[in-house]
Amino acid sequence: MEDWRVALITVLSVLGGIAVAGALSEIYLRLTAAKFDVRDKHCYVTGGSQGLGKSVAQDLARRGAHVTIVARREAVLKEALAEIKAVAQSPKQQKFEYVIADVTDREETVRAIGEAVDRQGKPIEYLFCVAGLSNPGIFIEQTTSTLQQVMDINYTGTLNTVHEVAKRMVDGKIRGGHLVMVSSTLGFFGLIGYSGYCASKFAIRGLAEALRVELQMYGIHVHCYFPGTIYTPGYETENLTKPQITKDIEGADEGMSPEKCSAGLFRGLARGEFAIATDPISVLFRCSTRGTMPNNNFVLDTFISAIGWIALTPWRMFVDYSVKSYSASKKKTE
Ligand SMILES: NC(=O)C1=CN([C@@H]2O[C@H](COP(=O)(O)OP(=O)(O)OC[C@H]3O[C@@H](n4cnc5c(N)ncnc54)[C@H](OP(=O)(O)O)[C@@H]3O)[C@@H](O)[C@H]2O)C=CC1
Ligand SMILES: CCCCCCCCCCCCCCCC(=O)[C@@H](N)CO
Repeated sequence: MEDWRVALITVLSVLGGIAVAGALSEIYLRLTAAKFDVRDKHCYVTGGSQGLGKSVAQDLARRGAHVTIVARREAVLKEALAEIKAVAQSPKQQKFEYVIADVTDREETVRAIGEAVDRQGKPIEYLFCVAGLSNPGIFIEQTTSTLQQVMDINYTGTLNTVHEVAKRMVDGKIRGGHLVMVSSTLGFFGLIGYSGYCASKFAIRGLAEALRVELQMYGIHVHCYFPGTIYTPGYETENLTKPQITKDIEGADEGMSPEKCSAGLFRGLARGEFAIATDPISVLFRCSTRGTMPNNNFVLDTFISAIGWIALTPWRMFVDYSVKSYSASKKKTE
């Protein structure tokens, strides 16, 4: 046979093999995906009064779930609950409640969960820990209490809620429950201006990874969402203290509406994904930092991680260079 033919057949066989492996990986994920059907189930959403949490609560309402939202400000909760009810699949059958709690307070969190279960008359089977905030700034210019606050709300708030709900699921012998935690693209890598926030979102990833493994004992499914920029009230607030260099670097991320993020999150949950990312940058970092997290598609994720392997080093060098010149230019103007 002529050489070019041998080469062509070899290349085609390799590509064909990769495509088959990719398809098999996809079939494996579909076959092993845990059932995700919220219809007639009690779903509990922290931070459900605005931003991403409200969009998640609305998507749950559209799917026929009984929804409880949790936050601190009652007026905002009330208004959101009306908007959530308005999109319900069958408004007469579905129940909608709100409970007031500061998730950083363990007792309040436990009380709120008890209240929600009593009012709904149903145990929680689907939990979404969305409550969180970001208060960016330059590390040494921030106080340790500011840096601790973001850890308290994002990490400890998630911990308190997940702990109580997981215990109740096990005690109530509820199998097939789902726990969804919200990290961030910044749960994958560290960025200037986000020291406290990155720590809190890495912590959530760690908790989610460990619980994914451990709670299999009880048939409880764990997921972690890693969104990029979302246009929400929280985003407006964080921009008030965000250093300019942070804004410049994250400008590469286009940002998404909370509705789009929620739709993507539900797609990932239905596919049975553990680590869910809904924008290209977060997918790149998810694949590049996957460690022992389950793959969403082994072949595709490996291919994307190869792109990260090549592209992230020059990008990081560019960021490091910008940070060094930023401090230099700051000194000049002092
Ligand atoms: N916006 C973004 O760009 C990104 C956001 N994320 C994450 O997504 C999640 C949602 O963000 P987003 O929608 O922007 O946030 P918002 O600030 O718009 O909304 C936050 C929600 O959480 C509630 N909440 C805040 N603190 C507490 C608390 N201590 N106890 C109870 N409820 C609380 C708020 O209500 P109330 O104040 O009344 O308590 C509100 O309902 C967060 O975990 C955030 O870190 C991740 C990546 C990007
Ligand atoms: C070739 C490689 C290219 C890589 C480009 C990377 C660009 C960096 C984008 C950073 C996005 C940060 C989103 C933060 C969202 C968030 O959690 C905060 N808004 C807090 O709420």
